[in-house]
Amino acid sequence: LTSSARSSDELALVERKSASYVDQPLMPKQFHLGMFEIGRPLGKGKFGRVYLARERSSNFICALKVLYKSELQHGSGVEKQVRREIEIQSNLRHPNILKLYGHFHDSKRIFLILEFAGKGELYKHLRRENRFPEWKAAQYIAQMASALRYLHRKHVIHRDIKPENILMGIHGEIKISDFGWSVHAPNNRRATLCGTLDYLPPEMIKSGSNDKWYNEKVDLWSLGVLTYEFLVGEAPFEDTPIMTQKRIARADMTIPEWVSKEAKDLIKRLLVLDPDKRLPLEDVQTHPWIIKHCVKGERAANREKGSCK
Ligand SMILES: CCc1cccc(CC)c1NC(=O)n1cc2c(c1)/C(=N\C(=O)c1ccc(N3CCN(C)CC3)cc1)N=N2
Repeated sequence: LTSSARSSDELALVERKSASYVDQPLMPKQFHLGMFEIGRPLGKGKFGRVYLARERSSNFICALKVLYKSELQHGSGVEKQVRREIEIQSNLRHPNILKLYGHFHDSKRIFLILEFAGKGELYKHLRRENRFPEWKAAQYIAQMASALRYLHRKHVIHRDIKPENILMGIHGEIKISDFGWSVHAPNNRRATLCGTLDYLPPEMIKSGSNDKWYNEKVDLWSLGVLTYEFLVGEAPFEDTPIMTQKRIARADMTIPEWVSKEAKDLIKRLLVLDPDKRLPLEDVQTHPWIIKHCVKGERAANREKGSCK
């Protein structure tokens, strides 16, 4: 891992081997850094860095995310927020949600033991391919809808769906991977507008009663923006910050004519100003555009085993 640059298929082998412990990975409740052999850096974000790692006793491959307490602005609530989001993420188990197996900390750092997503960041794949073919976009949106249905059933609203927060597993399945989640109960987290505005729904752009911010329908809007960006290669309201806000508030977007009519229909049913009129997730999963690309004809019978789950 450290010296030998394992090839990804060798890693996949190790992962599959270690997957045999998949139901009780990393059992001990108390973790510490010495339990892990640290591999190559996988990426870094605003607050942290993530490394490939292997838990020594089980050979379990994982990703170790390191957050520096000093960077979490002591006591400003960000550290508490990370703690609360760890609480949420630890209790989630879904094939399209990145697992958090555990966490520990030392005097300076917080360590998160995360599932290893072998194919990295989805947005890099999107930028490299410019845009996804309709069959691939439909499979990703079906997986997102399945993950969001699971989250909403647990009263977790993501509120930060965007390509930068999605990773890809070794089998090409996508995994929502971000701690920006909040429970449905209103929390005092201000929408940090430092990120992109592109994915914000109109109810979060407009001032006025922000109780609508805690309605899970905000994720439906973002799913519509994600669908558009997968197919077109850029976000529907991409513009200067001022113009983006104006266009979001009016749902002012144009869908290129080369996008199929079924895909256009789904985008239009999600990018609706009135949150209550957005297409519910169960109807996204059975939408003609999803069905067309996700269910293999001869296996229509066992529909749920389609490649979109
Ligand atoms: C600290 C980094 C960070 C900040 C903010 C948000 C996020 C979630 C997206 C993260 N990442 C995070 O938490 N991550 C949790 C993770 C994770 C990131 C990860 N894998 C990778 O980052 C990765 C990157 C490139 C890669 N290769 C690229 C080249 N290819 C030829 C072969 C494959 C393969 C895997 N697995 N669990």
